[in-house]
Amino acid sequence: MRGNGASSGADTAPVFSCRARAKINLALHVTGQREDRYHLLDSITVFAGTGDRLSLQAAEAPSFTVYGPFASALEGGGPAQDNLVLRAITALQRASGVQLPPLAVHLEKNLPVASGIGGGSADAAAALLLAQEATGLTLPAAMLQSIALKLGADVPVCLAGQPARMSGIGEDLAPLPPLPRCGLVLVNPGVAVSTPAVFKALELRDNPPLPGMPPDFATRQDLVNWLKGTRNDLQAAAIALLPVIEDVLAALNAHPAAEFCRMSGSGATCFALCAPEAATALAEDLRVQHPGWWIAASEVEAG
Ligand SMILES: C[C@@](CO)(OP(=O)(O)O)[C@H](O)COP(=O)(O)OP(=O)(O)OC[C@H]1O[C@@H](n2ccc(N)nc2=O)[C@H](O)[C@@H]1O
Ligand SMILES: Nc1ncnc2c1ncn2[C@@H]1O[C@H](COP(=O)(O)OP(=O)(O)O)[C@@H](O)[C@H]1O
Repeated sequence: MRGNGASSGADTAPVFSCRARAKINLALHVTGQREDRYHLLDSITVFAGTGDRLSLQAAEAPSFTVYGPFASALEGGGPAQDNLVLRAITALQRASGVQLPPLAVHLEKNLPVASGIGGGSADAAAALLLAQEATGLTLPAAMLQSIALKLGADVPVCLAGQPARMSGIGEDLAPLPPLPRCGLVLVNPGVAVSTPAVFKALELRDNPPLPGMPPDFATRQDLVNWLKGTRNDLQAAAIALLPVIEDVLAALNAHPAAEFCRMSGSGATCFALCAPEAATALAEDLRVQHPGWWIAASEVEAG
């Protein structure tokens, strides 16, 4: 994830901007629970070509604006300081001990909120990176990852921004073998899901870890075959809380172009893997059948 310090005018500070991509858990095993009740995970996480966009710029006074299709979903979420973007900038300032200059921050909220694709976590990670770039601060990577984990279990993987095997509660990241090109269609039925509620509804918390992984996935079929031996251990609990998730999975599975379908994270967003050239048509077909659902077509990104 890199910003681009484009100048917005002759006498204004440069604007730093980057995407905050949706995180997809292709597989998510819950393998235990710590004493502080956080769950131990073993997950394959990748990033979509779909995401929010964050921009920031040094300014005379701090400001925070949110626009885009899901901006209103954040309006009832409490004061602006509670937004993960501003919490990330405050955490960076506290941990570094450096007084950062005032920043004008703009968030284009394209991803549904509380939807299992880590939009808030991606925004927080983008804020950490852009605030460093805009202010010239360079914290050691380990320190930045520690700030990230305190913001949320999904923030470290979003900060790393690479396909990863994620374990611990989200802090242990290992690279994956190279992945084949995959089309990726995301579908959300328009209902937010509470992550703590899904974890609380789990029946089993000590499931087996991911099976052994081959040294590479030469084709999409190899990846799909391997994923078929994995699970999302949160899926049944999320469906019990929100049965419409089953309708989303049924709609995706019924499409002839869908090669592998599953829920991401704690839901309710589900995904289909397909041929890259089939993703747009798959998404279009589903939009016709379910005009009220949020549907996005892209590819799994290599990095
Ligand atoms: C489930 C996952 C899988 O990638 O994704 P999402 O559904 O959020 O996208 C993540 O672990 C979510 O990460 P994140 O959304 O950052 O979680 P946090 O804010 O740290 O935690 C929210 C709550 O979820 C529960 N939680 C979260 C992570 C974890 N490993 N164990 C947990 O038990 C705890 O109840 C915690 O209070
Ligand atoms: N910038 C943000 N984008 C999304 N959610 C945010 C943001 N800041 C704070 N939140 C809060 O974080 C919670 C989790 O949001 P999100 O990351 O979208 O969930 P998920 O990881 O399940 O997709 C929501 O309850 C939301 O109110």
